Amino acid sequence: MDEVVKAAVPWRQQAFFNSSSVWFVLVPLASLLAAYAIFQTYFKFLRRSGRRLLNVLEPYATIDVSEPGSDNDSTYEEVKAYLSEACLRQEDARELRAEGAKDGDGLVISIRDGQDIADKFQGAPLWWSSVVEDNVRDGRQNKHRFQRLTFHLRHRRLVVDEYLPHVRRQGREILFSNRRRRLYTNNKSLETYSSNDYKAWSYVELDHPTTFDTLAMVRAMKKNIMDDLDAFKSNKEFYRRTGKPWKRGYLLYGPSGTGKSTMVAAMANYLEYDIYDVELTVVNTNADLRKLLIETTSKSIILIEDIDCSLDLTGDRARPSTDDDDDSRTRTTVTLSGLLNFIDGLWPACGDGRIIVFTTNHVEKLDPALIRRGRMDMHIEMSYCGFEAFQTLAMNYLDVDDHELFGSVEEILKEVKLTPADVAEYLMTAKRAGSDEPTPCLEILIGKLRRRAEEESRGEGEVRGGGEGQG
Ligand SMILES: Nc1ncnc2c1ncn2[C@@H]1O[C@H](COP(=O)(O)OP(=O)(O)OP(=O)(O)O)[C@@H](O)[C@H]1O
Repeated sequence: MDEVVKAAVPWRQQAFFNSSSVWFVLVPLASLLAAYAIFQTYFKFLRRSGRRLLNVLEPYATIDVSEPGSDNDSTYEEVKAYLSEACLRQEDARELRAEGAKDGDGLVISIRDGQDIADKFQGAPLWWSSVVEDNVRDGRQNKHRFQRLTFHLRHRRLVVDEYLPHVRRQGREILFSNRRRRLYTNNKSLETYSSNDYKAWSYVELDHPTTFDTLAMVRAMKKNIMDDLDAFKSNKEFYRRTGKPWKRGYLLYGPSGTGKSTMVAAMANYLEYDIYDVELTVVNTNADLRKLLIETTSKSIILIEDIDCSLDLTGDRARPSTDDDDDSRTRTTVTLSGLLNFIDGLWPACGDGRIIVFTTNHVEKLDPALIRRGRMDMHIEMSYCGFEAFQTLAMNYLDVDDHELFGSVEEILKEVKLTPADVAEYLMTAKRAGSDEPTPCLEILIGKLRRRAEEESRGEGEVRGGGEGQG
């Protein structure tokens, strides 16, 4: 090191540079790093040119999945969803397992040149790239976007028969789970039903916040229902093996305001299913009912509320419904037998994963055939508000799971018949009249509950109902 440099360096560092042993370490280290960098570049070059060479030796093919034009083809969106999920997952894991891949095969995702993704399916390497080309159409210039899949020609059958359907299936599932749940209702018009552009269902986005956490009911019962739904959801293979349609029926019964509709929303949110709310009174024939069912999508809940009010359940079940009945439109209402066919008949033709829910306030009025096991697999009684249900409501409305006043509430709830809707309303009004603090709210609530208990003992409770709580 020359004198000028030495002068600029403090005396401690001069000693450091003067020590010859440091140079013995630094020089080989720098050489090693340089060698590593050269090796890396060389290796990348070899890999790239090796792949090009392979492509020359072994022909490859491409499939372009274009952005849809006027037609309603969803393939492009499905592929994009599949690829974006693949990129996202690549953040966490280099190697992912594809559902359709055989044992030992991984779905290896890596992003090349910014937009490209390499995939692997049953041992076959595949490459996706996102392409945008300028296009002149009808004298106008526009962009043509597509996803190009490149693969070795020998994998053509595998790609067409298995890989692409796999990509679409996965993409569809991703799109489905990303979108918000829908609440469908059946449209009225009978005359236009047969016209080609008639839509049997219209929907709104289901924005119901209820989950099983916020649903007020006995905890053991809630767990039972959740376990049943879990078993249903994960047992697709079992249903297929045993030749049973993948469906399950739930009958929810109990007085008004006990949470039957709330339970259906919790189920839909839990399973991530859409709800098809069938208004039976506007369905004119059994044939129309069948058409409605056929137009529902897989993984959905088909809900018929207040089933006792929707149908003449004393109807002639003994007389089997025939196609003549259906097609001639001589009948103006759906029959019980039509409804039984609806539940049993067409499932295999309608895709997978259906839950059918009936709700009623008068279970005793229902024809036993309608609710026998096999049709309605689980009968769930939604009942008056007990202490466990109250605890959930207190958590929902007051954000407390325990309080010294809970004992008093528990005692009164043993005496009065209040629905969760009543108690929820009382809590709301107590909150409005009191403050956000739980103690004054609970004191107000206890006052209201006591008054209600006194009314009930005088025989007035049924008349006044839960609306009293609003005052
Ligand atoms: N078990 C419950 N858990 C939480 N909230 C409930 C429950 N039951 C009722 N509620 C509250 O009361 C309202 C009315 O309940 P819901 O409509 O679900 O009762 P229902 O049994 O379906 O009544 P109906 O038989 O009249 O249709 C809900 O919007 C909800 O706020």
